[in-house]
Amino acid sequence: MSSKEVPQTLTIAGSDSGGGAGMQADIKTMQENHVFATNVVVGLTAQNTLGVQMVQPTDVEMIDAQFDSLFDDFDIKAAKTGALFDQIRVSAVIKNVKKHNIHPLVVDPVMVAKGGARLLDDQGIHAIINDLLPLADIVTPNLPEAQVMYNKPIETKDDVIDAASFIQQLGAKNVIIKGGHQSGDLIEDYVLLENGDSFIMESPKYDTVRKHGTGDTLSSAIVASLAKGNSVEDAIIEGKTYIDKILQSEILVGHGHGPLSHWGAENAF
Ligand SMILES: Nc1ncnc2c1ncn2[C@@H]1O[C@H](COP(=O)(O)OP(=O)(O)OP(=O)(O)O)[C@@H](O)[C@H]1O
Ligand SMILES: Cc1ncc(CO)c(N)n1
Repeated sequence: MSSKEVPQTLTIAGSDSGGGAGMQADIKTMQENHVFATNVVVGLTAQNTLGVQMVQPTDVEMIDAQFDSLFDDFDIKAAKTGALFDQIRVSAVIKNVKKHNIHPLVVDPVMVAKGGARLLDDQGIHAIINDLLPLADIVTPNLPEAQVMYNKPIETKDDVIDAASFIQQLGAKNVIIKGGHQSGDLIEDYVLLENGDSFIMESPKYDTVRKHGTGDTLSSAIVASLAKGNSVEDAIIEGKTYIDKILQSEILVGHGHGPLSHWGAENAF
């Protein structure tokens, strides 16, 4: 028998009963990237590829208990947040991030599901901007989320650059503004690093509705890479390489915004 230590990671997020987004996407991504995934369930969603039918946030006592259980036992090397639902849950998560000194922390500021359902209320948005971003090693807003944080429209490439630097000044060390909502044939994710360096990760825009959970998947692949000891820059590039690869092999599941094939092109079928 052989035994092996593996890096342990944590997703602090909402559950997607449909299995394509939220912590299910996170855990699948972490598994496929060869790290061990643990989770704090911040809320439940009754959800499928067509939309979100019901949301139920977790009691704070239960959120606290999950954090305590994990940090009494596991050696968490990197963590992420996903859907946090409201200000009460955001505050509970912040309290635990501080208590357990959780870092590196990737904050995916999930606000709205692909079908349009809100996964974070207005006070929750303020709590993330004011209190969670200063604890974030990396924040990964999509374009609509970046606009909410920037509080201005983002229309040009210069707007993206200005928004990233504004969001960095809110406290997040490194910023990725994801380009999945861009029009045109190309997608550009803009990265601003802590040292002021910036770069664009470009890919073709795949014409598909089967991309439920792309944001969760990108941030979790970054967490997996960080947990293995890679630098922030390398982890971001590795995360983008993973999402780009799996977007190229579709699986036919559900009747709406279908999930990704997390096991990746070369292993599928
Ligand atoms: N159609 C597409 N073609 C190529 N890459 C894409 C496409 N859509 C998203 N991506 C990539 O997926 C990652 C996530 O971007 P996106 O802007 O979709 O995040 P998101 O809106 O937070 O996703 P979700 O809400 O589904 O979790 C980025 O790296 C982005 O470039
Ligand atoms: C629970 C949950 N988290 C995140 C997203 C965004 O992908 C979603 N649709 N559902």
